[in-house]
Amino acid sequence: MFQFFCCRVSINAPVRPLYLFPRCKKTANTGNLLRLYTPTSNASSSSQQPGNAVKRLWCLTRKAALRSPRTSKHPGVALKFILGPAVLTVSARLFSRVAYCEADVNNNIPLEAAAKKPPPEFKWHILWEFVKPQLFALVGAVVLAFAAAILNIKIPLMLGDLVNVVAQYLREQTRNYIQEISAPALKLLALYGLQGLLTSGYIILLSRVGERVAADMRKTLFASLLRQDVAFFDANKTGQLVNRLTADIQEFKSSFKLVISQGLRSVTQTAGCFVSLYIISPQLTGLTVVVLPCLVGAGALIGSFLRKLSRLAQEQVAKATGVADEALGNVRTVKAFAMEERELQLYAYEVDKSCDLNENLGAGIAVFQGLSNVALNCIVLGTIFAGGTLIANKEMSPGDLMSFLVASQTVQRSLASISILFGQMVRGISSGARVFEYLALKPSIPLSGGRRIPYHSLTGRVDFTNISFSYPTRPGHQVLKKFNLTLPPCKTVAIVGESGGGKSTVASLLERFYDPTSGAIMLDGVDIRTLDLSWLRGQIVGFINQEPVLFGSSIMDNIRFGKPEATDAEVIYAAEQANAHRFITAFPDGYNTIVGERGVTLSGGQKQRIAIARALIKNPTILVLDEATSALDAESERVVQEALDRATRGRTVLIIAHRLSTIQAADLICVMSNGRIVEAGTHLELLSKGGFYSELIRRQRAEGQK
Ligand SMILES: Nc1ncnc2c1ncn2[C@@H]1O[C@H](COP(=O)(O)OP(=O)(O)OP(=O)(O)O)[C@@H](O)[C@H]1O
Repeated sequence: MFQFFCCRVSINAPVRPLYLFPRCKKTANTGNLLRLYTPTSNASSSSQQPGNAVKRLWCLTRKAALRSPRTSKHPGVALKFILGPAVLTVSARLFSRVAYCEADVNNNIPLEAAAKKPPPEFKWHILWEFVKPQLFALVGAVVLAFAAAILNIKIPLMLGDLVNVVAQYLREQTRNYIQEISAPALKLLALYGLQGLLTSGYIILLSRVGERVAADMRKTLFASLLRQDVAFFDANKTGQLVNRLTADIQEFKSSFKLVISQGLRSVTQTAGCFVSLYIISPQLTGLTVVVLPCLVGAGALIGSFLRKLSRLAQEQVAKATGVADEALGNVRTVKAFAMEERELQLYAYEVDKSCDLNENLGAGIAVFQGLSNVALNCIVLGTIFAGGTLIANKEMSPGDLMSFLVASQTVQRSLASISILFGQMVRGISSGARVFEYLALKPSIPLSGGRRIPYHSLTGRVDFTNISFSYPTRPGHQVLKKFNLTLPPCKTVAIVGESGGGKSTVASLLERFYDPTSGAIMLDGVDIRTLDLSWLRGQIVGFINQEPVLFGSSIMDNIRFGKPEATDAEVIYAAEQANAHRFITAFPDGYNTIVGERGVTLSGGQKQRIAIARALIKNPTILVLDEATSALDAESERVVQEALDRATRGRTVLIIAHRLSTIQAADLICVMSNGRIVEAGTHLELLSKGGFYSELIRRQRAEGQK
């Protein structure tokens, strides 16, 4: 009976990450977890670090659970080993359902927004594009799977022949048993061998097709994501995007493989075996047709109850994970407040709750398993009882009864497979649809194409003319209003002003992270919308911001990120210009020093100087410094400022500054308020005016004296 609800999903079951996330986003413990997985653009990967730590913690917990007597507390792991393959299959089902919950949660979309957004459509033509290159292997897999299914139908009949030979020998005892049995036995053996070969063949082919389709999808999706506008990343959380690349494609791949292999086999076997059953004994088949649906129905009910229980248990596990994630993610704060004990208590409380829920789930699975076994055995018993009566009445041979039993088992397994496959197919289609949604997206700002201004004639003059702008995610809020500004060639223009006034937005528009709603930005009199974007960003505009983001590779690679083809000598020269060479060479590994995730092993000032070197190596005509020194202490600021002074020479420079002391030497200082320039001039001119700028200076001095 139990097998009605089980199939060999474990073979193709998706390999799930061991960490799980809460479905409910409103609990106190999950808030921070979600924050950790919904990083801002400046903090994406560091925020995932604690997540990794928790994954490891969870892995260890699971390993420990397997080793310890408390193994039984986590039925998903432990019962698989204790209760054997049948439970393993149901666990696979239950856990694959739970994993589905995880996929939902990882999306990180506000619940209300997610509810409003219609689910993406599954586009078969996109799938076809991925499957087409694997068509040969796919057709091969389908043919082999079909052949294996046909053999599966034949095997019960041959088993019956074999039993008939045995029964005949027992009755007559006159013939040569070995001689009689060897022909059908060898035939059956050959059939088993052939079936094994066919099964291996189609699994190999199908896994090749599945893996290649998934790899192609991942590469195409990643390329598509990288091509998207910055506005796209404003609107979509990193966790959601990574989830599509990983969990959704994994889910789709598993479903794809499962539906083709198991689906084809199960449908063929069910139909074929029913015909066999009917041919063997119409009476027994009639009985089966009455009993089977009742048992399937009862099993489905209990199964759905257990799945619900499993989901609750997993949500609780996720809550516990959330507590650990939060504590490990903020470990410095925890330690600073000596809150280790409290965090441990919080974690222990959640873990114990999850332990209780999992124990209940384990008990539920155990009862289900027991009932299934009883039901299954009753079916066998009932078949033998009814079949025996038919044999006694000479309406059936013992071999036929054997064939009937084996064929009915095959039908049971196939029906179980089909019921699970249906759910898997629905999940696969929705995962695929989520992946395809992003594949089909076209960026509104193309990365390449357009003209380039010859380097020798490029002066680096920039004009912002009548720029109005609202961020696409907040169309009702106008950040820039008829904004006009000129950056003369080789001059330094600074923008200062109140927080939220739109200063960084000006820099973003110059980088063409967004296009203005109206107005135009001209480079040497050419609208930058007509220029080749990869040329503009890659060679013309250098950008250094407050929190430089480094990659977890070597210093050499980080600087070379600005110009991949740069020689070592160029890298070193850029580092010298950025005041970084001396501290880099003081490290034991010099330029080969690995900076750690996002550069955690470097100080703020060191990171900033590497970022300056990275920007300088491409020798940009225009340099944008967005609060480049505001996060540094006085000493680091001095060293970095020295580097910046050198870096800005001979370039058009736009400085966005908080600390007014750093921009006093600028050729032009513009004060911005409410999306407009309200005052402009040199430091001395503005001071003598006694307007906004002098007020800003006065306020900053007053703050400095506090
Ligand atoms: N990606 C974004 N999506 C939507 N709104 C944004 C985005 N970035 C900034 N804003 C909004 O645009 C306005 C201007 O922001 P901007 O960062 O340009 O100001 P700022 O003058 O640089 O501020 P600060 O000095 O505090 O850095 C603010 O109201 C801000 O909330």
